Amino acid sequence: MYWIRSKKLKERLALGFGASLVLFTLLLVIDLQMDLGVSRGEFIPSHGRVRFASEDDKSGIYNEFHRKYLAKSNASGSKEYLTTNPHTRGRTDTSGAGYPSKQVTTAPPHDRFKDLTALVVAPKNRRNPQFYERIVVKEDQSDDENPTLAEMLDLRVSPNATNLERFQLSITKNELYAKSDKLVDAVIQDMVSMPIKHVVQKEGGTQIKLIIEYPNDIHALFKPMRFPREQQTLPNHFYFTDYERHNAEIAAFHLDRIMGFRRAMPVTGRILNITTEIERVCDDNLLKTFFISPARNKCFHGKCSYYCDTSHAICGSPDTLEGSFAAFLPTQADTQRKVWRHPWRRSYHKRRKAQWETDPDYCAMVRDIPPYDEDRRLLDLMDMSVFDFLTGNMDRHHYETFKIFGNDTFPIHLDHGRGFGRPFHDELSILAPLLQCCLIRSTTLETLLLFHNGPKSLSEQLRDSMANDPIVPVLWEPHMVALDRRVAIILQAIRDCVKKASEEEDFDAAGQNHLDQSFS
Ligand SMILES: Nc1ncnc2c1ncn2[C@@H]1O[C@H](COP(=O)(O)OP(=O)(O)OP(=O)(O)O)[C@@H](O)[C@H]1O
Ligand SMILES: [Mn+2]
Repeated sequence: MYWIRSKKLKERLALGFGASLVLFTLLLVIDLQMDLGVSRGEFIPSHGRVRFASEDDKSGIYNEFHRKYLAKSNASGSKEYLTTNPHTRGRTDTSGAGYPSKQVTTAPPHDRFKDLTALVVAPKNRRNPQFYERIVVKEDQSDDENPTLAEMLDLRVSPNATNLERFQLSITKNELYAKSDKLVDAVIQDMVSMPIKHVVQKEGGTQIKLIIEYPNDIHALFKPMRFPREQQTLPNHFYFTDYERHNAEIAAFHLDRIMGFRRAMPVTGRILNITTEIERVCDDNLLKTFFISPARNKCFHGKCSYYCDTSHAICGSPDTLEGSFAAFLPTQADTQRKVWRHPWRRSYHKRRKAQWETDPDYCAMVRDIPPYDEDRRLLDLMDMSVFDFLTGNMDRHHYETFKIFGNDTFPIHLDHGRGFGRPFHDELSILAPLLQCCLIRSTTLETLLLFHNGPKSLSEQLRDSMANDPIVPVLWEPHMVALDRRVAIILQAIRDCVKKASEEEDFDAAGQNHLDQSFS
C-alpha cells in the first residue's frame, strides 16, 4: 500500500518536473523578447544545438576569434594606462598618458580583402544559393514599401512647420532620413543657433540629461561635457558605471550617417553660457542644484541615480559649458516607441555573465525567435554590433522601434554616451552577435571594404563629416586611429566566418562523396 502511494508520488513529482521544465523554457523564450529579466546568465542553457560539424569547435567562432586576436595583440602589450612609472606610482594617469609608443615592427602589407569583395559583387543566386549567401546577405527590397510617419498618421506638413517637425514627419519605415535629406543640416543649424527658452531635467535614465526647449516647440536632448576629450574610461569602472561622454553622442551620429545606416537622430555640439542659457531659464528643481565652486566656476548637479551630487557636478569654466544636443524624437500622438531587450545584452552585474557569453550556440536560439526569425531585424542587430564595436560602446541593453511601422522596421540608434572611452583597446565581445551568427548585410560589408581600401578611410570621412561641428575636434586623435584599426578587425572576423563555412561545405561534400561511393 505504502509502495503504491510512493509510486504515485514519484509519478506526480515527475509530472510536476516536466511541467515546470516546459514553463521555464517558455518563460526564457518570452523573456528574450519582453525583457522580464530572467535569462541573465544565471541559468545553464538548456538547448543543445550543434552548429559546427568539426569536433574541435565546441566553443564556436567567437571564442576562437577572441583567442586568435588576443594572442596577436598581447605580443605588443597593453597600451592603456602606462601607470608603472616610478614618478607616478600610486596615481592612475587617465589623462591620456597611455598613448602607444611608436612600434618598431614594420607594418604588414595592406590586405585588401579581395576574397570578401568578390562575395559582395557576386550576383545573388536565387535558384542555387551559395554557402556564403547565408553569411553575407543580400536583401530583396524590390517590393518594399517605405511609408513616412506623415503618411502613416495621415498628417499633412503645415506650411509653417519647423525644420524639426518636417524632419520627424518624414521619418520612414526604413530609416530616419534619406541619404540626401537637406533637413538634417537645417535641424542641426537650428539647435546650434536658436535661443534657448526653457530647460528642465529629463526624468528617468541614470545620468543627467536636460531637455532644451527652443521657440516654436522645438526640443533637444542635452548631455553636458564632464571631461576633456583625452579622458579614457576609468580602469576600475564597468561599462555600466562609466561616465557618459557628450562628444561620443556627436561622433556616433556622424558615424551612423557615413555608415549609411541613418538610424541615429542628428546630434551637434554647442557651447553654452551656463548662467544665461541654463540657470536663468531652467525650472526650479534644477535651479536648486546650482552653486559656485571654490574655483569660482558656476556648477550644477541635478537629480539622478548616478553622479548627481556636489562631487560630480557639471561645472562651467567659469561659465562656458560644452554639450551635445540631440534632435528630439517625434512626440506626436501615435509615434510611441516599442522598447526591446537586446538579445546580446550584458549582465549589468560585476560578477555575473550573460548567457551569450558562455553559450556558443546562442545565436541559433535567437534565430528561431520572432522578430529575429524573419525580415530585417537580425541583420539590424549585426549592423548595431558593427557600429558599437567601432565606437567601443558596451552599453546596448535595449533598443527602440516605432510601433506604428510594425516589426519590419529599423531599430533607432540611441544612447551612445558610453562609446569612445578606450581608444587603445578593441572590445571583441561587442562583435559577439556577428561572430556567433556569422551574418552581415552585404551593403554593410561593402561599406566597410570601401573604408578599408579607400579612396577615403573611415577616419578621414568622419573627420570631414564632423569638420563643421561647433566643438571641433570632436574626437581625440587615438579614437580616429582606433576606428580604422577596428574596420580591419571586422573584415577579418567575416573572413573567418566564410572560411569556416567553406571548410564545412567541403567537409559535407566529401562526406556525400564518401556515401555515394559506399553505395555504388
Ligand atoms: N533624441 C531623443 N529624443 C527624445 N527622447 C530621447 C532621445 N534620445 C533618447 N531619448 C529617450 O531618453 C531615454 C534616455 O536616453 P539615453 O538612453 O540617452 O540616456 P541614459 O541616461 O543613458 O539612459 P539609460 O540610463 O536608461 O541608458 C531613451 O531611452 C529614450 O527613450
Ligand atoms: Mn544609457
